[in-house]
Amino acid sequence: MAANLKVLASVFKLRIGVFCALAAIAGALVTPGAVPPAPQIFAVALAVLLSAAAAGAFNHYWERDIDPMMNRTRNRPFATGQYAAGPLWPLGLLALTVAAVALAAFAANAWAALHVFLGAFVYGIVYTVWLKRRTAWNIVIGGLSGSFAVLAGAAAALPGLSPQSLILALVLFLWTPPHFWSLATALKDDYAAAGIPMLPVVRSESETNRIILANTFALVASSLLPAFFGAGPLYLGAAALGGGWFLYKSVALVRTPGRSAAMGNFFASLIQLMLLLTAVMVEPLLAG
Ligand code: HEM
Ligand SMILES: CC(C)=CCC/C(C)=C/CC/C(C)=C/COP(=O)(O)OP(=O)(O)O
Repeated sequence: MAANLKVLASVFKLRIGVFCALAAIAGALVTPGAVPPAPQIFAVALAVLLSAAAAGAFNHYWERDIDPMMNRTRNRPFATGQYAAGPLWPLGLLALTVAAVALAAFAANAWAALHVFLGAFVYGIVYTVWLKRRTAWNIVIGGLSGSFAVLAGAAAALPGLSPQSLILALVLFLWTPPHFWSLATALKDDYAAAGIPMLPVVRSESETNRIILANTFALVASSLLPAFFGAGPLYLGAAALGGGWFLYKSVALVRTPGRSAAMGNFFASLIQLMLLLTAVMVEPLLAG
């Protein structure tokens, strides 16, 4: 029973969904003005989690043909046939997405609901169905899905959004390519075997690593923009620390290419994002 539940949880990619929910909470708290009631923020964060989970599970369902070709994904339940790919899965996941959008609309407003929908649509359809198998730039557009997680929370605080929430959405947009390209670099043989044109499959390793470093620079620069919009010392310290570490690992990837350096950069992306989101969430609480 526990093993079956673990398999089911893995289909919904809940660890990533939790990060997306944290991004939504950060979006609500980075917005200037009155902080929305905690139940409203958590309800929108739950809507983002459910919507991300639906999109993540659809991704498993849609990629049941190529997941068996990659070591990292070949044991997934749709890839092994443990889960039958009947019509109930897409219908059930559509219903889950509708429920998540409705929760955001009820708990906050139509703008928050729209961003919850767009996050799932961009990841589940635009990235997974339309772009992932066609272009090396799939993740550049796909990364917008993370931005919509931020904007969903921000819309609960201010439907018209704010420079601060738009900057954080830009940060998530710029963060996603180096985050994913680092992993794709480490696992490029997998993606080549599955015929997926990830950047490290279609470009040389040195060119890919330079593009990753350039993206990390742009990301770190954007993460410091809140300095011009009233960000406090906690956020700026976290942005400098996390950004500095991410840049250090991206430079190391260019200087000493390889799987280990690529995975080090991937984990640096997670540390940098966690530091940023934590600082955004904690700083307003310290300010009182
Ligand atoms: C379309 C955009 C994105 C793509 C293609 C992508 C890709 C990936 C992949 C392939 C993994 C490895 C997962 C595994 O091996 O099961 C991963 C892990 C992770 N991603 Fe991303 N990511 C994206 C956006 C995001 C966003 C927006 C967040 C957070 C706000 C995020 C947070 C994480 C976390 C926390 C992990 C590690 C947890 C885990 O391995 O399950 N990702 N990402
Ligand atoms: C507002 C809202 C709902 C936002 C959603 C944000 C979101 C779910 C982003 C995608 C994260 C993710 C699971 C990427 C893996 O893609 P992949 O298919 O490359 O990974 P795989 O190879 O492991 O299947």
